[in-house]
Amino acid sequence: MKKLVLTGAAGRLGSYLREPLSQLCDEFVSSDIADNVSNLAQNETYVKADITDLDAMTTLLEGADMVVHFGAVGDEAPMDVLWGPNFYGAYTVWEAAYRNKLRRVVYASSIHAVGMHKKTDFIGIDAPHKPDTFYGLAKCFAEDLASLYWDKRGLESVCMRILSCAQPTNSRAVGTWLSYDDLIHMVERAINTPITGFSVVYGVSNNDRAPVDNAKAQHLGYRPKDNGEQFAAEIYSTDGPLDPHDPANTHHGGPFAAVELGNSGMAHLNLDTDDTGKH
Ligand SMILES: NC(=O)C1=CN([C@@H]2O[C@H](COP(=O)(O)OP(=O)(O)OC[C@H]3O[C@@H](n4cnc5c(N)ncnc54)[C@H](O)[C@@H]3O)[C@@H](O)[C@H]2O)C=CC1
Ligand SMILES: O=C(O)[C@H]1OC(=O)[C@H](O)[C@@H](O)[C@@H]1O
Repeated sequence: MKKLVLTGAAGRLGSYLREPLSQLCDEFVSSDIADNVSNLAQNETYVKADITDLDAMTTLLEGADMVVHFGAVGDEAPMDVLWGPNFYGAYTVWEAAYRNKLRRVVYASSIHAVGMHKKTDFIGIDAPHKPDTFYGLAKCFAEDLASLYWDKRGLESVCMRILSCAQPTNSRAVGTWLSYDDLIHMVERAINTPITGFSVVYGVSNNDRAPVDNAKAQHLGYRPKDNGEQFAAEIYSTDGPLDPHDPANTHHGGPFAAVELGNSGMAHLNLDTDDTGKH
């Protein structure tokens, strides 16, 4: 591939993706609203751009083959905070991709698009949207945008419904963990699968307790290797008995299923213990 663009490049997951993605293309463009990122690869350039600016996105995607879209607010927040980056910012990326005749958008969707399904339901990629937050609603919006641009405009998308891409520190994450290696593998499959049309896949490692089913995403060849079971004994010995009536324990969205709309869903998640400072 000649040119690949990554949004959200200064973020936690973007920082893990930059180097491996730079190896998949001749020209790699990282972009974020941050002033800069460190340690550029030899074929990488950085462009500061706001995903809420359609003109800026149209310029950013000029000459690109694909865009990997990770830029967003990554947590529940009031609608006026999410409206620009997570809703309109999804539109600008798909519209700019269409205007520049890109082949495909690879998108960081989330389990929170379906977070109000009960964990006793082993949901597949065809489970109906059931968002748990405004944040999850924005992921539903972007997935529907992806479907619309494929049906009406022939622009392919892979929507990766990531579960929890961070070192597991709680009982839920034993099942929802997506390791960084499996994240990189999934994005590589989303890029290199010859034909995807509009595809959805759950971003989860090969966990014994994975609560979702990727059977209908076989065409992507996503074969995760890591297993969150390695963390189970330690986490369950310290995490105590779980309240079976708390939606945070009974729904796929975990703590996001329990928060008031507009409040942070991550307040309950101790996410940063494995932060290796890749920001
Ligand atoms: N970390 C996880 O476990 C999961 C992440 N995701 C999604 O993956 C993506 C990346 O997540 P993280 O790296 O964890 O989040 P993050 O917050 O570390 O990174 C998001 C990046 O988007 C950028 N951004 C925000 N508003 C922007 C704007 N207006 N213009 C340009 N850039 C803007 C931020 O500056 C930040 O660098 C997000 O879309 C998130 O919703 C989905 C499910 C789980
Ligand atoms: O549910 C989860 O674990 C994750 O879901 C997300 O979509 C958030 O962006 C991430 O920060 C959470 O950790």
